[in-house]
Amino acid sequence: MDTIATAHNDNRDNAEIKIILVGDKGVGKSTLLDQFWGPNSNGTQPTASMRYSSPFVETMIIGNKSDLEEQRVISKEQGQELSSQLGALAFREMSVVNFNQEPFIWMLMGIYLRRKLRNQDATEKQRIKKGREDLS
Ligand SMILES: Nc1nc2c(ncn2[C@@H]2O[C@H](COP(=O)(O)OP(=O)(O)OP(=O)(O)O)[C@@H](O)[C@H]2O)c(=O)[nH]1
Repeated sequence: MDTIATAHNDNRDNAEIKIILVGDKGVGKSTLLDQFWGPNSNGTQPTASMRYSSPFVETMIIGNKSDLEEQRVISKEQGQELSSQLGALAFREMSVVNFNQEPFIWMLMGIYLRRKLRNQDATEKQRIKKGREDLS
C-alpha cells in the first residue's frame, strides 16, 4: 500500500487531539481535513509504514468518495469487517461531495468517552492503592 499520512497540523505541542489520516495516494485525505478544519489546515508527510501502538490512539476506518459507488473497490462489508478486526471505533462512509461532519464528530465523541472511561479507571485504581496504603 502506498501509504501517506495527512495530519491535522496543530502547532501546539499540547493539543488535546491530533488526527492523522492514513491511506493510499489520492483517496481524499487532504480534502477531508480541509472540509473539517478549513483550507490549508493540514501538513503532509509520506510514511513508509505506520504502526499505532499507543493506548491513546483511537482508529476509525473511512470509506471515502462514497459518491463514486460504481467505482467501489472495497465493499461496505469488508470495511466493517476490517473495522471490527482492528478494534476501531467505527467504519463510516464519507464523501466531500455531500460532506457531512457527523462521522468526524462521532469519532471525537468516541475518543472523549473512551478517555473518560480510562481516566475513571485510573482514578479508581489510585483510590484503591491509597486505601491499601492507609490500611498498611
Ligand atoms: N468524487 C469525489 N472526489 C473526491 C472526494 N474526496 C476527494 N476527492 C478528489 O480526489 C482527489 C484527491 O484528493 P486529495 O485530498 O488530494 O487526496 P490525498 O489522499 O490527500 O492525496 P495524496 O496527498 O496524494 O496522498 C482530488 O481531486 C479531490 O477533489 C470525494 O469524496 N468524492
